[in-house]
Amino acid sequence: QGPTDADLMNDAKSTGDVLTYGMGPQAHRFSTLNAINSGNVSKMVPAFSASLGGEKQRGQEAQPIVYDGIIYVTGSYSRLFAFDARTGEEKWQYDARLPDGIMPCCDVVNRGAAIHGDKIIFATLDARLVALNRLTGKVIWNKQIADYKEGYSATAAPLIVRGMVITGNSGGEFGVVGAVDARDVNTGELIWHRPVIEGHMGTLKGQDNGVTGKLNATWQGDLWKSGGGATWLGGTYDPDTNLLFFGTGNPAPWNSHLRPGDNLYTASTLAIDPETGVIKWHYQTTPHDGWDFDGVNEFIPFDATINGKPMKLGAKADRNGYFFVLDRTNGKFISANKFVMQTTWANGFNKAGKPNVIPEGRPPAPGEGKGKSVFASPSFLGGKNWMPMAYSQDTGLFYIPSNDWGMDIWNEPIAYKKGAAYLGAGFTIKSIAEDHIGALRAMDPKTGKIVWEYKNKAPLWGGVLSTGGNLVFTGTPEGYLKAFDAKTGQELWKFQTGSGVVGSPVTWEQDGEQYVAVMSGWGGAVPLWGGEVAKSFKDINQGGALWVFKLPK
Ligand SMILES: O=C(O)c1cc(C(=O)O)c2c(n1)C(=O)C(=O)c1cc(C(=O)O)[nH]c1-2
Ligand SMILES: [Ca+2]
Repeated sequence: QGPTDADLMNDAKSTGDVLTYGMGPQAHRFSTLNAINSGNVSKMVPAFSASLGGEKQRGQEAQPIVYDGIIYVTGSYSRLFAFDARTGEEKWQYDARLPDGIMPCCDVVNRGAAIHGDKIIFATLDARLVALNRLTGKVIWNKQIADYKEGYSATAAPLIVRGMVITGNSGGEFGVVGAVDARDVNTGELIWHRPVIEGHMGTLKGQDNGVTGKLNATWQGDLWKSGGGATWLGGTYDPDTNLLFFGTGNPAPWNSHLRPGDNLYTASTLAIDPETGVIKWHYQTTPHDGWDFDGVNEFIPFDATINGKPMKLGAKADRNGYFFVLDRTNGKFISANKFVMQTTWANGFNKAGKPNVIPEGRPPAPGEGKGKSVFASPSFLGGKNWMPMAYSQDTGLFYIPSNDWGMDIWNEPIAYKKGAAYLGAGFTIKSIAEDHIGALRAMDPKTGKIVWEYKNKAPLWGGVLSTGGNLVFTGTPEGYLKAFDAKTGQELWKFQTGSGVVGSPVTWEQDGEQYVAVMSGWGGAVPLWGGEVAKSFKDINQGGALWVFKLPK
């Protein structure tokens, strides 16, 4: 009858399938499989490739779901494909008919589906959630998350916890209000609605949001009403503490002089009670964000002994260039360490978890100061953007797909208008290193030190997978899926897929053999917003294909 709630919670341990975005609710992206390993990966070859067809191909950011001999992938234009996991033959395809006038900020993308019982569920760019029969592709239910005409969209893979489909929303560049929603997986009916901007009450189960004092205390006037904080990357779930962790995006507008204050809960990680939607704790990684550092990056639960004390922790490699470790039971700050070459906005974090802000690093108000623009690093595209890192239970390291780059950024006047871009800022992305933008970095969460790094000419824009075979996989815009030694970073294997790889690789076991799969198809925010920097590396062809690999028999 299909995967149960318990199967989803057990996904990290069940090697015969991939049931969740993140390969487990904690999103470690780690598989214990070791048939393919650092000793033999150099022999890995394609098993098959499957085309998404069609003329409309943009960023293929999806992570495949694998269940009962079928691989499910979403395509950039809100499409869902079911391929035979042994041959690549297409079983069915679903095309959401998107209305004219959708407003995704950063290319047409979709990061993947969720599976439960007889259903496969994904979000569409017009901010809807569609549940299909996983065997036939027929629609079971179709619900609106929010109104696309107001600037809302949806790009993240849903998360399923205890019979609830939990989603975020996109639209931070249009002054929407970020929110987390829980729906009944069987009917799509809303269970709770948790807006993540102070001032909005939402519909929670039983109680208010637990905020003390004035509801919109960190906002002035009516600004909270269009405050942004989109939860556009979805979330993770920790069965251990029974908490959902959702990152929240940039405050709106980007021009921070128009919205004095900390602007809670933007650019933060929130711990949410899955039963009620109540926010249990929050930690803001970029107070009063003025760079679109956003803060949606995934928060990954892990356990480690710190100063002789075993602790339940969580880690987040933030777009602002810092790698955070928090106590995941209460959100208490443990450490923040730089994982990129340069951060111009802050010089580390103090013991209380507040950034040592560099005042000159903030883009000035229009017409203020000496020059109108400042150089800022990381660029708004981030020390790390949406692409998920992996955590290896074997090495104890996090593998961060990061980028070293900066931007000239300036502010402009802007007024909120429903359904229109709401930035009040302009930018030019700049290189800061001769030899690379991308860098895959192995971070030791106990020391905050980078153990190894692999540098890539073009920005890295795909997810990471780590395995019990001492391997780390990630893709490159230049078209390669690559495998590295998890301990040393030595490159051991690569395969040219024909277009840029910005998807997240997965691995599973089938008929006694280990398989690795990844989507190929260049797109996402870099070709759209990267300007001259995007032109500085080789021209990359569009694509749209699933690639599946294994060892030769
Ligand atoms: O604030 C938002 O709502 C929002 C949404 C998205 C998205 O849904 O893809 C991106 C961003 N912001 C963003 O700032 C960004 O750099 C970005 C890159 C990408 C991508 O898929 O390449 N999406 C988004
Ligand atoms: Ca954003």
